[in-house]
Amino acid sequence: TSTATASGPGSTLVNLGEFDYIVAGAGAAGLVAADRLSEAGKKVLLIERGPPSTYATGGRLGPAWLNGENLTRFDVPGLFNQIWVDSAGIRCDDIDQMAGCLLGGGTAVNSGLFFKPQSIDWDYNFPAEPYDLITKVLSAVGYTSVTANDSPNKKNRTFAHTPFMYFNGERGGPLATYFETARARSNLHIVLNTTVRRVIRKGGRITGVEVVATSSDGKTGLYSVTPNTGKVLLAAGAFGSPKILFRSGIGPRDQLEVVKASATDGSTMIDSSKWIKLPVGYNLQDHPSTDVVISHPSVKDYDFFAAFNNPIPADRDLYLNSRAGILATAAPGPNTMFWESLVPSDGIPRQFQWTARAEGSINEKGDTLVTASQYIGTGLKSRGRMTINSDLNMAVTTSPHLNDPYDIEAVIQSVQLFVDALSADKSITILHPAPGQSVAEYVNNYPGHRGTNHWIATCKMGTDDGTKGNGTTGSVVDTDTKVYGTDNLFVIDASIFPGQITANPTASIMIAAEKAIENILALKHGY
Ligand SMILES: Cc1cc2nc3c(=O)[nH]c(=O)nc-3n(C[C@H](O)[C@H](O)[C@H](O)COP(=O)(O)OP(=O)(O)OC[C@H]3O[C@@H](n4cnc5c(N)ncnc54)[C@H](O)[C@@H]3O)c2cc1C
Repeated sequence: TSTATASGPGSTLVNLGEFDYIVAGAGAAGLVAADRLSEAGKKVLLIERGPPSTYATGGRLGPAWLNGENLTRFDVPGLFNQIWVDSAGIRCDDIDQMAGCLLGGGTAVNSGLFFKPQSIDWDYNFPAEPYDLITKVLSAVGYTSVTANDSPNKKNRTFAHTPFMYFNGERGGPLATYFETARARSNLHIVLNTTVRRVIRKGGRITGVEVVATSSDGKTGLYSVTPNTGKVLLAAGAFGSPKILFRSGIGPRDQLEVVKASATDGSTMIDSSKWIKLPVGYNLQDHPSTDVVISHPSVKDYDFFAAFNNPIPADRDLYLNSRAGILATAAPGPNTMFWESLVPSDGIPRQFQWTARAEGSINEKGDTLVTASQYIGTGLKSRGRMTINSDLNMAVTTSPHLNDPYDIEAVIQSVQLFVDALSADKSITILHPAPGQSVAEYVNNYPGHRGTNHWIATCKMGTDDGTKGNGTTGSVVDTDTKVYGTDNLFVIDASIFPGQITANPTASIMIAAEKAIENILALKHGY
């Protein structure tokens, strides 16, 4: 090892090596990036602050009944609920929301719902692309859209978005696919238990990243990027990537002042004359959720929490012997989906997704309960803000959970439609909205939790360069996902989504990361 000689942050750090690409964060987007960049023959470093997760990745956490089974709690779909009661060392301890800080990020701890996005999700939110242009022209002369793998023989006068693959029984997703192919390559180097503190830069040119070990086998020091062509990709999630940007002197001035005043970073932070003004943390979105709770005598709830340490023996054996039965399905049984599009009086359509499961919510307990959770997605106008505090922890300081009156109007319409449909069946008891309570009153005084852990949009993509404003408006990354004002710094995770999408986001985040890597690899002249 040698010592770096640059002045400012990073000047006294142990040099840990040089890479063509450094990817910060091994979640939904980071795993796609590690795989695609190493596949392209690049020398890649993947840095993840947390420990391994699934058994195949080296994780070993789980209840006693999994001992000797080559499974961890993260492998078994029916053990998802444990994240809500036991998450020390797994959840990110510097965010005031639930997020996975371990290999796989959210994809290692989530309940695994996985949707191909509908085209409108891209068309509505993202800057226009040739795909939109071409398919519009083709549609006008009679071509139709298909989901390619559902209709392999429809290859005449049709168009489609790229399909992707998944499998079941045990946790799949990018840990079981992208990560497996990526780690088999000698040009990919993986470092776990290591936090990216900040990027080291001269103006807009990133020369490397400073890292800090989070446990004894982590690394502390400086990783550099190849001079003239090397790039740093942030994939640390909708809270983690903004945090790295703030600590690197990139963001709204009030946030950079907080980092500057902090005990941890203040004395070594990049000089304020080099700060890059961008609206990082603005535009925060989630899927605001509204539950309808009913009861019906035919329903039988399953205690997925009890199954963690004391599974029903028949269910345990069925799972261990044949990867079948209820433990092979995601807790808490979100097995019924439905969708609708409604137009409130601002004229902008809102997409709704409902997920129903046999479980109570809003303090209802019992064996015969069903909760239907409504998510408002594409078209959503409610926005919030995420900020950093003096301990360098991230928090939602302006909630994005329904602060637009037309979003609320659409939510009321959607709940009303569902309640009307339920009311026609006299064997169903509607518990929330309460008997006699109007839907509008229920939605406006909602007693439940609106968060869905689908955080996005804190580094939004757009063609309106945010450096041109005062750091509170405009976009953070361009359509190649490059951070405005920099030569070679990119954000490729959930942060870049400009607006909310229809369904649970993991697959869309992976697709966006695929596209980001394709664009980044195609960039000419080094940067
Ligand atoms: C409990 C829960 C349930 C969910 N259920 C579903 C579901 O069923 N279906 C669905 O589609 N979505 C679900 N989601 C959402 C989905 O998992 C996330 O939207 C998705 O994982 C976000 O992808 P990402 O790549 O942006 O970030 P993440 O997957 O969060 O990955 C970020 C990674 O970066 C690491 N990191 C952070 N900071 C640093 C740093 N400074 N240095 C190095 N590494 C760092 C983190 O440890 C993490 O591994 C759920 C999320 C949660 C938390």
